[in-house]
Amino acid sequence: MTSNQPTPERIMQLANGYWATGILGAAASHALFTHLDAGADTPERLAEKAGISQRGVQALLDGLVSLGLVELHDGSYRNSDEASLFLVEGRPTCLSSFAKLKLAHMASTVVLPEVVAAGGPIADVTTEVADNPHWEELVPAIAAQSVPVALIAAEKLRIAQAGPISILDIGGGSGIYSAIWLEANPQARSTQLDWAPINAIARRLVGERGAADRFGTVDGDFHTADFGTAAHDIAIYSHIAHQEGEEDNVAVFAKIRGALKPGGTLVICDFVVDDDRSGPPFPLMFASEMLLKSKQGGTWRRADYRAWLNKAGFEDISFQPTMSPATLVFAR
Ligand SMILES: C[S@@+](CC[C@H](N)C(=O)[O-])C[C@H]1O[C@@H](n2cnc3c(N)ncnc32)[C@H](O)[C@@H]1O
Repeated sequence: MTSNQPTPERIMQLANGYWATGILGAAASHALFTHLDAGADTPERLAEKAGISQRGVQALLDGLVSLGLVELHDGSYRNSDEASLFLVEGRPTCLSSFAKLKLAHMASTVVLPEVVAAGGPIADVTTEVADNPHWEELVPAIAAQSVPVALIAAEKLRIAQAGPISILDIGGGSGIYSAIWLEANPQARSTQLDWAPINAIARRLVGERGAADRFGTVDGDFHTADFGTAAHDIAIYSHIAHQEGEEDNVAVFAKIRGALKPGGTLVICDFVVDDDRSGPPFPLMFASEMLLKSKQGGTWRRADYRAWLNKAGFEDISFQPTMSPATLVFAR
């Protein structure tokens, strides 16, 4: 074979992609990244700290070296910079809970051939179901993903310098945006609209960050709830647009436009696809996740957001890629 002939390596890796989900999820389940960070640097020490078998630890370490999450130097293991920032427990950006959740969800993918044939979910549980227990697992696990993105948005909107502003968080989940923005601006107040059990989680988590007295919640369905009139300076709609179709997104954007004061800003955070659907890679893959879980959802293009926001009354629309797979959309 000549050097530029295709090899089976990549397809073998893709077909076995579940190995990566398993290795990462199992390592997170046994806090290996946290023990590595604390100095346990051999299979013996890690097995002792995690209380698991040495054979199991060695298999995980081999896999993690292959995945580039752990480095091996002279018989001593350590986290890569990426693992150190994003997989050590206790760090605000830690994605270990998310890795464990994705391992638990892995079996749901086996029905993808049937879901693709049907053009939507075949299981009972979808994102449209009210008070779905899925959210109670998901929202704390995805909160860390939003930390760097919420900080970028805070910087862009100069939230720290904005004085006594009012924030509206639609489908706020863990309340992570409110927590970070209220921390940045001690005069700001925030209201989250979400299902009752999720709002209870958010009140606890925002309270742990010391902003409980400036954080209010409204229990309900954002499709039917009244958002108020000209009451808020900033609204956030993070990781929601992908579960909704065009009609519902436009309807929610229009209600948000009405709830914002003149000149107020809607911030959307989502996995946005290029207009010609050629990238970016993560949002392209995420479309299958929405096919599995939502009746109308998908990964929407910049052109979709522009058109839908215009229809809802927003005129000034800009996009800001972040260091995460999510893009921020600002609309005024
Ligand atoms: C993917 S999570 C995003 C949470 C948060 N915005 C974030 O970015 O971390 C979706 C959130 O929307 C809420 N949600 C979904 N459908 C809803 C509806 N129809 N009415 C109210 N909340 C809803 C869920 O409970 C969940 O908290």
